[in-house]
Amino acid sequence: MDTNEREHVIEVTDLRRVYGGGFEAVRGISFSVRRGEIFALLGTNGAGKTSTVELLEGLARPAGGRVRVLGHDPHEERAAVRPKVGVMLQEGGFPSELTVAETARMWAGCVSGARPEDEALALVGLGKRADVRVKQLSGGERRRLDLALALLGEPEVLFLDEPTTGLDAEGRRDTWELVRALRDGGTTVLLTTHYLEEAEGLADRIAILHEGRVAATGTPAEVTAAQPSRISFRLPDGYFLGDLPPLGELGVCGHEVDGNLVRLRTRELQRTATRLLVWAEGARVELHGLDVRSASLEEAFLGIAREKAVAA
Ligand SMILES: Nc1ncnc2c1ncn2[C@@H]1O[C@H](COP(=O)(O)OP(=O)(O)OP(=O)(O)O)[C@@H](O)[C@H]1O
Repeated sequence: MDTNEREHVIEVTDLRRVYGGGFEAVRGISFSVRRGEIFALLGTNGAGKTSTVELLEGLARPAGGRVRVLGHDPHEERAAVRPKVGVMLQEGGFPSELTVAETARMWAGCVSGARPEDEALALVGLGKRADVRVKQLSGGERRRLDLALALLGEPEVLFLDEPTTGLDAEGRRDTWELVRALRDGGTTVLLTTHYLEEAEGLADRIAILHEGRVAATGTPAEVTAAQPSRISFRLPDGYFLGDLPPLGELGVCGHEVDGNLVRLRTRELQRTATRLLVWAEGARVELHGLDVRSASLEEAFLGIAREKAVAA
């Protein structure tokens, strides 16, 4: 194994997936995930997240490009990869008549070197539900059982497809804490999510997918930094946008006016805010409801979806 493979536990290069009928769901995706990193794939519905993760899990053969997990092709060299990987599919299908403990025991039978079932159940907070039949679990509890099963083999790499969908706020936070603890213990985690706050708070790096391509990637801070910050305020009656210093001088890259409400976009937040406030002070103008904020991941996400829709 060379240095690059040690560093990058998952490597995806120009990956393609085509479904029957010729629909290209994954259109040349590239990214890599380092050991001990949490990497999130974000995207609108149908962006290609699940299609990509399934290729990483070795469940299908790519139509083009290359996937390596721990240095192996997960489809062709399944036997080498599978024991080191934990998978939580978007919809786990368990026999619903079995209890939680029986399900975990059955699953552990398929995993070499499995950790004790009660330990895996305790990790996800299902220790007290061991004797309950799977069909009686809530949707959120089933997701947690899915996660417990993925953890049975003490995997080096964990694939989590929408791990917190259906969980309440507390369950979601508990899952985040568990995923962080696993990462801190050296596990590499690749997850998909619809929740931007999940990606922002949990992931070390993200890739935003759009229509089968990577539209943006980096740390959440890097992805949001590429989006303009926003300043909004109301001008007093009798004042108009033209009374401000020229917008170019303020470093403004876009603006909207709605009555006396002014919204400015800038890539130089400090410069724009400072010049605006200096002007307001000098002109003795009060900027009502002044709101100054950096872009959030949500804005970056919506911005990408909008940009691509316009470009299409
Ligand atoms: N078995 C299939 N046959 C044909 N098309 C499929 C199949 N599975 C998925 N697709 C299509 O591929 C595209 C990507 O789907 P995918 O499930 O990977 O997206 P996703 O980003 O995971 O979406 P979501 O957030 O809704 O789960 C979609 O347009 C979907 O309709």
